[in-house]
Amino acid sequence: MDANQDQGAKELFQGQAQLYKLMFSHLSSMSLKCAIELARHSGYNSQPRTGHHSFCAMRLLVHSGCFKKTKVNGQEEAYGLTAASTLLIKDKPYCLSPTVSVFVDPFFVAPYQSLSSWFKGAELTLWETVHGIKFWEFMNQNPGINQRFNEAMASDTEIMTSFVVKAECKQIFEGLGTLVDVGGGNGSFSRIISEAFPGIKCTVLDLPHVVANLPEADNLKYIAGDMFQFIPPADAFLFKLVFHGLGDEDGLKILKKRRAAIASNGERGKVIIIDIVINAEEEEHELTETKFLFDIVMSVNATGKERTESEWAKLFFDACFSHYKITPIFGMRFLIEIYP
Ligand SMILES: C[S@@+](CC[C@H](N)C(=O)[O-])C[C@H]1O[C@@H](n2cnc3c(N)ncnc32)[C@H](O)[C@@H]1O
Ligand SMILES: O=c1cc(-c2ccc(O)cc2)oc2c(O)c(O)ccc12
Repeated sequence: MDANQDQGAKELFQGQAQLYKLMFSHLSSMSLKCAIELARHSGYNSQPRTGHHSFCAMRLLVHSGCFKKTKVNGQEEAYGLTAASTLLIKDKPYCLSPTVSVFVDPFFVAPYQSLSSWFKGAELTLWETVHGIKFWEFMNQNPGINQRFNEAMASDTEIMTSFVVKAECKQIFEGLGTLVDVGGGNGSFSRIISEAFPGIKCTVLDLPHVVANLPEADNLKYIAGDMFQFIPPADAFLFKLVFHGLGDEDGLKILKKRRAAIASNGERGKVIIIDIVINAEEEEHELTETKFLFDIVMSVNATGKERTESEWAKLFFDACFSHYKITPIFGMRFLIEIYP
């Protein structure tokens, strides 16, 4: 073989391996699902290598950095925790097992078999095409899945909330008299805000099947309703992981109404958004990839999308807000304040 042929063969086989890796990538999430299910019986730590089946799933997860190999009593091989797998442990402060188990469930994964129908001019979301009803109506009709989804959102909240009430984010909430947490789920975020800032009266607005029968507190109330129909007045309106589920048209509709509501409240108010901002030029490759995956989830399940800063800014200025401030929280999430 001459040098050119050699290079050609190398590229051919590299291309094949890359393609096979993509083709089998779902096995990474299925191995994660397997690890969570096994851990329900025996825990993760010091799990011995028994049998080839669990060994090959765990070897893949070790290879991708989710677990690490370790020794028990200096002898037996076992699996140790990394930053990622520590988040799967139930008795640790933050646990994302409920989140993982919802999003790898067959009902959640099914629509991705039909991604190509996107390009054939389909009008419905893929979720609706496959399940026959819109995402939030599906949640309404499936109480078990609805509860798991809401708990998944709540565990996602817990992981970032302690940072939000700390130093650099504290001033964002300090001094507010009233706050409406729009699409606030089961209120996990507002509960923490209401405890950290007892002077703020928090109201969580969400769909009836989400907020029914939740325990209230002195400064924490729930309202069942549709954010497109009515949002009660307040000093500040919080939207955490709501806008990424909305297309620009719906997002603009909501923001324009908030702009008008703030103006009639004496120009004191603001909108607070906690959401993803794509920053592909400056952030780590893997972080951008995670955001691109979220972007697909939002367009398949709803009519939403993940946005770059300039896409967010266009939305704010189109809704006649005059300026905004972005504070990175950690990882994927940003806190955005928008002012009239
Ligand atoms: C991704 S979840 C985010 C929940 C919560 N903000 C959090 O970060 O954990 C989006 C929420 O918006 C709510 N939602 C969707 N459409 C809504 C509507 N039209 N009116 C009120 N809430 C809505 C959903 O029920 C869900 O709780
Ligand atoms: O299907 C989803 C999932 C999310 C979601 C998942 C995990 C997170 O850490 C945050 C958000 O959010 C959604 C959403 O906001 C929406 O409007 C529709 C569907 C989903």
